[in-house]
Amino acid sequence: MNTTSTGDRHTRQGASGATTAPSAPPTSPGARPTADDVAVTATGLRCAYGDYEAVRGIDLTAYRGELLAVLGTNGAGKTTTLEALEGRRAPDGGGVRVLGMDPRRQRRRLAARIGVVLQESALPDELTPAEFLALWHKMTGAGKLAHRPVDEQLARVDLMHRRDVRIGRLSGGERRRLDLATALSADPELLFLDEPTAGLDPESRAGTWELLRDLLRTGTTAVLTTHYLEEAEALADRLAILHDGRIAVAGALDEVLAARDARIRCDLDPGAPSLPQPLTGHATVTPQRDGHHIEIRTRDLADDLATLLGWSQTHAVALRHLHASEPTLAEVFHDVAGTTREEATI
Ligand SMILES: Nc1ncnc2c1ncn2[C@@H]1O[C@H](COP(=O)(O)OP(=O)(O)OP(=O)(O)O)[C@@H](O)[C@H]1O
Repeated sequence: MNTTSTGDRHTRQGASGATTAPSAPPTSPGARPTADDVAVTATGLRCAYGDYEAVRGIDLTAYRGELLAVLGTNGAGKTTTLEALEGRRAPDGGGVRVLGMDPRRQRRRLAARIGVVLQESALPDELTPAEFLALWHKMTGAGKLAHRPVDEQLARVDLMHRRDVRIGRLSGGERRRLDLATALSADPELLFLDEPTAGLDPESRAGTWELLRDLLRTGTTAVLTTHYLEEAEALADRLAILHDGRIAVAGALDEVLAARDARIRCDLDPGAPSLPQPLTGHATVTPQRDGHHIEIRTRDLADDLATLLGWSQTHAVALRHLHASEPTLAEVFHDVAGTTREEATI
């Protein structure tokens, strides 16, 4: 996993909800990004199905050697965006560049350098994984691409024990892993992964994460969509959360999280003295039948927790159901997804 991304990374949210992915050098703090640092860009990208505009003017950047996670609710426009980046869909507005090329006009040249896992698997039921990969090598390689040996590919995704079983008899998770092996077969420098771990059991998912981390460590770039927020937290350097075809939140993962408050929650018995002063965070007190529910939102979790614990000892106050948590991606996501519900009631 690339942990050296420390440049000028920002999270920007516009009034319209449209945002731009941050400009950031991927490796050298303070250095300005150059064209060579950028693997993928979308600029004002728009895509429509008939009258319905599914992608409504988004800007995205994936830097080389990083994983960009594209998140969002169902129907937010993730797959449509990926299809445009892969060159499988012509934009209806704006533009995309992939490894410095137009992915539609220069699709053949790009094909040798990118690997794609589509959302819908399209593997032939009647072949075995070994037969399919060998056929894939012939179809796509024509002697030009240096494909990895079939067995090595199958071992990489833990499918050697299913090597000679018909694909039609593989489980959904096993097919997904075969999709990934296919995408990786010629060691592409850029991966587009549309929900690559959908349907995988926890162990297989962990194995896939490890494989992706290894690839990122060796300089591969990835653009990934997922509904598993823990997957994005585990793998992403940078993320964009789409909502209704626009980017609602974008930025480096650590900065997106750092922009939010941590929380301390607890219940106090009736008659407890006033909360300690000063807390660095903002406390809300909700009266309840059997006391008060306290929620403190803070940027300094350790400091405020220490203050609260000291206060409870000094005043012999019980902190019932005490819970302290750093900001999570789930909170960021639910804030974005919740916008629709709130707007819908207006
Ligand atoms: N072929 C199509 N014809 C008409 N509308 C479509 C078509 N494909 C997608 N859409 C619509 O475009 C919007 C975006 O779809 P898209 O598949 O890009 O979303 P997504 O974020 O990938 O969703 P999910 O998380 O459910 O996979 C959705 O409202 C969807 O119904």
